[in-house]
Amino acid sequence: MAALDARSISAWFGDHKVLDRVSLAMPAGQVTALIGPSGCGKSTFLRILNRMHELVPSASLAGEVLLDGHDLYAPDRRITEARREVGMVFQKPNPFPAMSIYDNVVAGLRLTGIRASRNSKDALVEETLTKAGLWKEVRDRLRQPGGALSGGQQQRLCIARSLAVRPRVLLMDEPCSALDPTSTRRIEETIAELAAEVTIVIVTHNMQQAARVSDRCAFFLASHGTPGVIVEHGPTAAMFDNPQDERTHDYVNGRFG
Ligand SMILES: Nc1ncnc2c1ncn2[C@@H]1O[C@H](COP(=O)(O)OP(=O)(O)OP(=O)(O)O)[C@@H](O)[C@H]1O
Repeated sequence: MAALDARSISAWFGDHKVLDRVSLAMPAGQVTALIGPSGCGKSTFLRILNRMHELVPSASLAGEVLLDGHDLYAPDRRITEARREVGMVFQKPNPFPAMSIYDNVVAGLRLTGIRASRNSKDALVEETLTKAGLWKEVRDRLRQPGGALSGGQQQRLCIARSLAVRPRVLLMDEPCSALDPTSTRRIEETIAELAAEVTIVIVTHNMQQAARVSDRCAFFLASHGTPGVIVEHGPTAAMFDNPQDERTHDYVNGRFG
């Protein structure tokens, strides 16, 4: 578990600037929610936190991301290492559909160069599926394909897969938006349990969800075609009950976005 500290992050796609000098401290062991209207740069900011932004050919950025004080973008830091330390769960569950549940969980090990014995893989599969709240449902069918699970189960499988490489931070980009309310609740419970051992940053459009799962919130806004900025950030209770900026007040009360 580690603290993430984004300092003065600006981002571009080609010459289109989409974030302007955004700074945010995301404390270790807490859940930070990124909220704000569509297109204000939340996903871009999240993807900068694990070096996925640079996968887009036209993308560039300025600023620093510190993981426990060490720059994620330092020249001697390998991209694969940064992505192992800072894991990501996406909006749409994306297990390997034909691969077994078991193999899905351990799929990241080989990609990140981690070697493990059969016994330690068995233990890891049980541990991470338990943490993701899925073990009891799948323990008797670990050899069945990941694609045979329900959407909510697939998302929990993806969480287990992310946890298997022991990230210090877990990024979640609208992880419940493709799920029904019951599955959403299960994922929210999982987030609350995981927060004890991994720092979590979650993008959500659902204000109730932000209020339920996060310790801290950051409100992003890009007004009239200008690049996204953080209008206000702080403890979630304060952001909802006593926001300092009128725009935050309007957004968390559903007045726009
Ligand atoms: N691959 C890309 N190429 C070019 N422009 C992009 C790309 N991805 C995002 N953008 C642009 O960057 C800006 C920020 O997008 P981003 O997806 O980060 O916003 P967001 O707040 O996450 O939106 P949403 O809530 O709808 O997911 C938008 O203007 C978007 O059109």
